[in-house]
Amino acid sequence: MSGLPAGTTLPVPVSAVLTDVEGTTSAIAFVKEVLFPFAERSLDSFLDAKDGDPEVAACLSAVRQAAEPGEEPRAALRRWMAADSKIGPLKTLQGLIWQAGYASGEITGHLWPDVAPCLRAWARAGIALNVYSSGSVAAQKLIFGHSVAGDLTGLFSGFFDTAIGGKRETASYAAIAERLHRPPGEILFLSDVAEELDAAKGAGYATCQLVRPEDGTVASGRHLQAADFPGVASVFGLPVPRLSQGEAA
Ligand SMILES: CSCCC(=O)C(=O)COP(=O)(O)O
Ligand SMILES: [Mg+2]
Repeated sequence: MSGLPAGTTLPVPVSAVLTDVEGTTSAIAFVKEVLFPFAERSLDSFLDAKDGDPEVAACLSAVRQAAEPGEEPRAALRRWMAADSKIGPLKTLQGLIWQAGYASGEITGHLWPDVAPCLRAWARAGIALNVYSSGSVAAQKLIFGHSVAGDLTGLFSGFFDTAIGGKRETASYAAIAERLHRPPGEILFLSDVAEELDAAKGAGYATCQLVRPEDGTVASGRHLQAADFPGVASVFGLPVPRLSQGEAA
C-alpha cells in the first residue's frame, strides 16, 4: 500500500506531523453530508441573530469584497458553499455556525477510528502535532474538541488555516515550517489531496497520502501512501498505539 517494499521503514527523522482534516483524519462524507448542510440551513437564522455582532459584520464586509459586483452577501455565501470554495470569510462563518451545533450536541466531530490512538501515541513520543486545513482554526478546534474520541485539542501544538496561505501553495508550507521552528525535512505532512502534498514536498516536507477507499480517495502515485494512521506509522517509523482490549488500532 505504501509504495515501498513490504516491511520497509524510511529513515526520515520526523519530529513533527502536520495533518489535513477532511479526507485525512475525518471522512469527506462527514464534512459534505453533515457539516456543510448544517451551515447551509443555519445561515439565515445565524446572520439574523448575529446582526450587529462585530466579528460577523467583519466577515460580511470581507464577503462583499470577494463577491461579484452587486451580489448580495448571502447569495455569494450560498454560491461559494455550493461550489465548496475555500474562501476565508465563508470558512470563518461556517466555523461560527458549527459552534452552536457542537455545543448543543447536534454535531459530533468525526474521526476515523485509527486516528485518535495514533495521535495519542505520537504525542506521547514527543512528536509535535499540528493541523492545517481550509476549515478555520476555530472549526479545527471544534472538530477535535468535540470528536467521537473526546477532546483531542490538547494533543496539538499548532493550528493553521488559509490565513497562512493556500494549501496548494509551496510558500504556505515554508511559512508553517518557520512558525514551527523546524527544518521542513523533519515535518511529515498528511493529506488525501495530491496537489497539497506536491506543494508540501516542494517546500522539503516528508509527505504521505492517506488513501481511504471507503472515503472515495484515489492514490496519486506521486507520494508514499497509507490506508490509515497505523500505516503512516509503519512507513515513517512512528510509534504505534498500545492497544487496549476492543480498541481500534
Ligand atoms: C476543519 S473541519 C471543516 C472542514 C472544512 O471546512 C474544509 O473546507 C475542509 O478542508 P480540508 O483542508 O481539511 O480538506
Ligand atoms: Mg483533505
